[in-house]
Formats: sequence, C-alpha cells, structure tokens
Amino acid sequence: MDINLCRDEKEYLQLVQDEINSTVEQLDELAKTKQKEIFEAHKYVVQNHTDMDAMEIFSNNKIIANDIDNLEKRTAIKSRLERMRDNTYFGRIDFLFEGDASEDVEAYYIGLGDFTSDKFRETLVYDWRAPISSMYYDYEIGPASYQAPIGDMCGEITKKKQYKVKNGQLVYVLDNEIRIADEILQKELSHNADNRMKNIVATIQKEQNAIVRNDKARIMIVQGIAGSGKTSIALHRIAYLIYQSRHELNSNNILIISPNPIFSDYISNVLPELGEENIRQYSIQELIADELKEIVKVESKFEQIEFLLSREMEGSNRKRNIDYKQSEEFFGLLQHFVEEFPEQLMAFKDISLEEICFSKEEIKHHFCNRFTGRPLLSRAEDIANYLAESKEGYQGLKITKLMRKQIKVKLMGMFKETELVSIYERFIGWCNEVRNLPFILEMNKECLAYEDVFPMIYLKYALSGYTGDHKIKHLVIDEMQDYTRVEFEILKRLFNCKMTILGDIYQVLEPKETNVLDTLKEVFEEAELIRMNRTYRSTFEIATFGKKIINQTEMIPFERHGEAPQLKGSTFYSKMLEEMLVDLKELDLNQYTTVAIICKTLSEAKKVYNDLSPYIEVTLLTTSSTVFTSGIIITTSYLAKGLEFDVVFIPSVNEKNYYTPVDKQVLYVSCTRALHLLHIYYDHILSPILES
Ligand SMILES: Nc1ncnc2c1ncn2[C@@H]1O[C@H](COP(=O)(O)OP(=O)(O)OP(=O)(O)O)[C@@H](O)[C@H]1O
Repeated sequence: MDINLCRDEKEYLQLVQDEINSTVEQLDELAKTKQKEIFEAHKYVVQNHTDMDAMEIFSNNKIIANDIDNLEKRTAIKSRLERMRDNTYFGRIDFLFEGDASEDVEAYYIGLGDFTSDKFRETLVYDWRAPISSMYYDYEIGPASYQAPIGDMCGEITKKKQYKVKNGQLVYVLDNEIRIADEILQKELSHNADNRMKNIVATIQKEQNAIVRNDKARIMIVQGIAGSGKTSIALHRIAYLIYQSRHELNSNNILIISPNPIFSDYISNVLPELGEENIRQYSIQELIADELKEIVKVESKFEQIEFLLSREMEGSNRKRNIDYKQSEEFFGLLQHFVEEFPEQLMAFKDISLEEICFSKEEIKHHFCNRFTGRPLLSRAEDIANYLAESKEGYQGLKITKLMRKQIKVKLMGMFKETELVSIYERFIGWCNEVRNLPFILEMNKECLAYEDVFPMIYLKYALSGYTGDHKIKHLVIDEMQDYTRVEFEILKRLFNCKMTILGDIYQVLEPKETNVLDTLKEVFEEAELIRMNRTYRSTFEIATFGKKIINQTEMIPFERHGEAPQLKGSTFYSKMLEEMLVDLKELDLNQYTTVAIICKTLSEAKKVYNDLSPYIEVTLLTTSSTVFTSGIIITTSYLAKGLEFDVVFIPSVNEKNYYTPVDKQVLYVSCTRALHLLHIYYDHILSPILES
C-alpha cells in the first residue's frame, strides 16, 4: 500500500517536511565533518609540502578539490531542500498503471525537486521535470500516458490535486472536482508583479508544457503574442533540458541573448528558484563588442531607436538607409560582395621565386574557385602552402619554410585593402554602383551607425573567420523580432548549436513586408515553429484594448477581469501632469508594488521625471540602468519591452506625439506591459491611433 494514500493532506505535508528537516540536518552534519577534513587535508599539505614530491602534492590537492566540489553539490541540494521546506509541492496525481489492480493506484506529489526519504525508501516528491510529472500538465482525470526512458507508460489518472504551500503552511488544496487549472491560474495571475520574474511551475499550461519538454527540435522558434509566457517558458525549458541531460549540459553550456541589462536583471531569479544556476546573458552588442574595437565610435541600438522615434526621421535619407540595410536585398548584396571578395579586394600578380613562378591567373583561380570555403585572409595561407607543395619535387626543387613564407607575403601584398572600415566603405560604394537606388547608401566613418554595425562584422568574419564559443550547446534568443537577417546569420555562424528563438512579430518597432518568421525560415531551414496566442499577463479588458490598437486578431485574452483602461484628456501638458500626479498619489503602493510611467522617448521620460520628482518618489530607468526596481519608475517603451508592471501610465498620447506606424507599435508594447491597471493621458487632442 502506498504510504501517500493513507494519510490526510496536512499529515502528509508534515511527514514530508519532517523528512526534509532530518535530511537537511544530516547534510549539515556531513558538511561540518567534510569542512573539517578539507581544512585538515589542506593544513597537512601546507605543513609538509617540503617533504612531499610533486606527485604527492598534486594528488593531495586533487582530493581536496574533489571534496570541495562534493561539498558544493551537497550545499546546492541543501538549499533546494530548504526551498522545498517552504514550498513543499504544488500538485499530485494518483495514477494506476495499465494492467495493475485498482488497489495498486499510487499518489505522486510534484514539486520543485525530487525528494527521496531514506527512512521510507520512497520518493515523497517528484521533480516537476521528471517524466511522470508531465501527466500533471497534460491530462485531466482519465486515460493518460508519459514517456519514460524505457518507453511509453500508459494508465489512468484517478485523482488530481493542486496545493499552495507557503512558508511551510498549507494555504489551500483544490481537487479535481473544480476546473483546477483555471481556478489556480486566476489566483496566480491576480497577484502583483514583482521586480523579478517568478517561476510558473505550478500552473504551466498544456501548450506551454509541450514547448518546455520538446527536446527534439534543434532550432525552436516560438512566436508568442504579448504576455503569452514566452520568456517564462524559455527559462523553464532551460531548467528542463539541464535536468534531462545533466551529464551533457550544464549552465555553462547555455547562453541567453537578451535585449538589455534591465531585462537580464528582471529574469535573473527564475532559474535559481528552479534550483539551477544562473545562465550567462549578453546583449548581441556586448557579444560582438570586441570585434569593432578599432572603430572610433559606434552608435548603440537605443540611439538608433531614438532616431526612429524622432521627427528628424521622417523622409530622411538615414531612414531609407536603415530600411534598406535591414532588407533581404541588402543581405543578398553583402553575400555577393563576399563571394567577389578576391576580385574586389585584391590585385593579382605573377609570383616568381628563384626558378619557380606562379601566374596571376593561377593564383586568381585558387582564390576565386578553389579555396572559397575559407575566410579570405586564411585562404592566403592555404594557397601559399598549396602552391609550395605543387612545386615540391619539381626539377628536384625542395620548398623550404622560408619560401612558403615568401609566397604568403607576396600573396598578402596583393590585397588592395585590409582595413575593415575601408572595406565596408568600398562595399557601400559598390552597392550604390550596382543598384540604381532612388537614394544614396551612406556610411559615417566618425560614428558608425547601428545599421552598419552587423553588416560590417559580417564582412570582418568573412575576411578572418568566426570565433564562436564552442562550449555553448544551447542558445536562447529573446525578442527575436528586433534582429535583422544579418544578425541572425552571424549568430548562426557563431553558435552552431541548439537554439530556442522567441519573440513576437507584433511587437516589432516597425512592421515590414518580410516579417522575422520568414527571415528565420530562410536562415534556419530545419526550424520548428510554435505559436502561442493565449495571453496571461493583462486583465481581459487591458488585453482587449491592446489588441485593438494594432488590429490584432490572434490574441486570446485570459478571462481575468479588471478595470477598463482609462483615457484622460487635459487641455495642457501641465494639467495632464497634475492629473497624473493626483492618480499616482491615490494609488495604494502596498497593493500595486510596481508602477511604470512609460514614455515614448528618453527625452520625454527625462522631462516627466524632472517635472514629477519634486512631488513624488520616482526612479528613472535609462539605457544605462542595469537593475529593475519596484515603486514608481519612469522609462521608455523600448526599455519596458519584456517587463511587466501592476499599473502602467502612458502620458502625452496626443496627436503630435503618437501618429506614425512606429508610434502605434510603441503604444501597443506600452499598453501590454500592464497587469491590472492602465491609464492613458493626453493633452490637447487625442492621438488618432486611439480615436476609434
Ligand atoms: N502558465 C502560466 N501560469 C502563471 N503565470 C503565467 C503563465 N504563463 C504566463 N504567465 C505569466 O504571464 C506573464 C507574462 O509572461 P512572460 O513575460 O513570460 O510573457 P512574454 O510572452 O515573454 O511577454 P512579452 O512578449 O509581452 O514580454 C508573467 O507574469 C508570467 O508569470
């Protein structure tokens, strides 16, 4: 008889907690003894090292290092168990394996980690990532199955329960008579936003679980509308993959490319909460920062966005450059130029060395046809070796190292251009020649525009090769809609590994003819595309309001109801601000812990900050901020992307500030950051985007 079935809920919880406590105590004892042993072993080496030979010192140090490693592993287990003491488990399924008698039904409790009791010789809690736990997410009562390492296991779920255990206390138990999933999800979603993203293991939905547990797709693309749980799911997927392949994959093998440091900070708690170490996160700009060291000044992505949001942008040549440089046609030109690298960058000459000579036609042939798989500069080395070897033995000739070197020097001397900036400038000039564009493609050598950064790096890698991090076995790219074809092509070459790429085509700054999903299909032919259309973040009212802004039809809002978004008009900016201040002061900041005033541009955010900060405590989040704080923050839409707040205030939504297609997108992103309340303020005349 299964011990789990014969007790009442409180009794079972107490039993598990007692067992956890006793294991924690044992681990503490063990740790103390081990620490003492390590200390003694270390002291012994220090005191006796003059009498020990190198081999002895080495093997002693190795034993100490092993002991330290084991101690760290035990400490990690202990902190997981301590977390489980507070939040012991959240679910249970009673499962009867096919072919077993009905009294053989067993209860499986599911929590943040596995816990096996030595005393009962039984697993009292199963990790949410264990194969059997998948049924908790995938099935209601009735026939069910899961994939175990030995094959598919079938049977029947006879009971399903959900628990909330907080600070070690049983807060509630819901069983399967009620629609558990929705009931608990309602409770979870009505909680307040935190300044850190939280784990959602207790309420992962079936379609989300399929993404978390998909370990087949090499490249997985998740198109999920705002608030559908993409980022949460990507992080849970990482935890799942590490659990599944612990011997092959650890946190050092995973890299997240995230949009900015504030976002990195915001998501930094999820994996530790799930008992995994944190994962390295870089923005794509940080990743390639060293590649353009020689260039005086490089514009940041945020500076480019600020330009796109400014009035200066309208009808400017720069705007046309930005659009064209993101196009498929431009990428085609870049590829073509790389194919023509030898003709573009070299002046071929005959080489004669003592009695041997190589004709310029032969050399050109090798550069243009034979060694094309290699970066251009490495080609010179390969061709020098090849040419030397082809003459080895010719008329009894011995090709010396020196001669190979001389051939290489002569080949290198044929380069007309090796400096990256000049090569890129030549490329831009060539584009203008071969394409009769109705505007001029340009580049600024004094401060490299952001739209030129990745095309230039693409050329750099084509010249000297890619130097990716081979340790990385899984790459996560968040906010995929903000990357260009060239950026994806670079990431693909830098990281030849599994990838989870997620984002939302509807949150792009400017909708284009070719959306990012088409681009990704071109870049990663084998990719599996999954869509998530249900949104969980905002109340039904806010989500419905948001989707209307961009005429979105795919979004399915979760039925959690709240106040309708408020539109408040004032005659002047100062009046609008006064009204906003009154509303801010009326907010109960104990109830709503994160409040954001989301502006369109940084200069607007700074102005609002200067105007409000004398009257109320506010924090300005700028492009150089690295942490996400609670309280009232003022920021821009592009920095708020990926984040969420209990309450969102959007000021100055007037006809002069929000009217372009880009503004529409900005407004959509800002509105979809709100969980519970959305207030929109305008002075003078309301933006035409919201008129209807
Ligand atoms: N299954 C779930 N259970 C509980 N909460 C969920 C679930 N799925 C999503 N959420 C919540 O919905 C909110 C949005 O999740 P997340 O930020 O991962 O979405 P997203 O798709 O990345 O959003 P966006 O693209 O708008 O930034 C978070 O508060 C998250 O905790």
